[in-house]
Amino acid sequence: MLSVKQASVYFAGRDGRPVQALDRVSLDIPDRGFVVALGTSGCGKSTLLNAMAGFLPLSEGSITLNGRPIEKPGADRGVVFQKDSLLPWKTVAENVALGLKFAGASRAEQRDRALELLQLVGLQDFANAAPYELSGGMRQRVGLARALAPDPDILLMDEPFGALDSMTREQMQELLVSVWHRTGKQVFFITHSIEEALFLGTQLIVMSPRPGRIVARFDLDFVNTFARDGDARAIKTAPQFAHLREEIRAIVHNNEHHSEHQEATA
Ligand SMILES: Nc1ncnc2c1ncn2[C@@H]1O[C@H](COP(=O)(O)OP(=O)(O)OP(=O)(O)O)[C@@H](O)[C@H]1O
Repeated sequence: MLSVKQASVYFAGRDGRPVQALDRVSLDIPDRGFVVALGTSGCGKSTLLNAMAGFLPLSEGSITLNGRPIEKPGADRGVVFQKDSLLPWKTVAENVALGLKFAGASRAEQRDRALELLQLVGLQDFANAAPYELSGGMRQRVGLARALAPDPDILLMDEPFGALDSMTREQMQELLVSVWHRTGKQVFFITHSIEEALFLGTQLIVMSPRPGRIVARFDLDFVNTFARDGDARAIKTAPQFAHLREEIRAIVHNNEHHSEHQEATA
């Protein structure tokens, strides 16, 4: 379980005044939980993820993973960004094994684990390929395999499918659900897409900016239905899905206007 308690983050703004990127955010990600964060630009989603990853310190509050405070990056958290950071001079398998190499695994261990994970993400035939030979979706699969290599407790994913075309994006969502279901990892996932958020999350949080806060929370079950039945179309076209999509769209837009108004009158 990852637990965020009353987390606040301030940055120094350009005019010297502090910018509050996160305002007393509290959130629990239970074991096997898939929590999706949604919200307009600047509402603190990436700040929250970076604090969970241990890349930046909180100004106030705490984050613990299985009871241990998060103070720096660690192998118990795997991170995937929108822009993959594959090393172009290494093969796909070597890229997947990078974290294991740093952790001191033998060459044979690195290779075996990389092949096992490439199988999990459907890239078993590309172990010896170079990153430039892969499509955008395939590169994100390599990034996912690499994040899973040290067997982390949680995956932290910052808009991982944001740059993909819609067809590839849907395939990647389905792949991620199957990986989540098979590995039982906790996931924290950021997106701008309401449909993606609804489809993937067991819990959805909606954030609003200036300062970054959680303004709504939903418990969801579409992802479990998909993991069981495998019919994404049926889920996304169901009336219940459309109804929630509109409800959440209204919340996101209301908060967008609210913060624009605040800025205009600040
Ligand atoms: N290093 C920094 N220095 C100063 N301000 C920052 C810094 N990082 C983020 N901010 C500010 O904190 C706020 C939250 O930013 P953050 O990137 O977390 O939002 P976001 O919801 O992830 O946005 P996006 O969807 O555009 O990625 C913004 O107002 C941003 O300008």
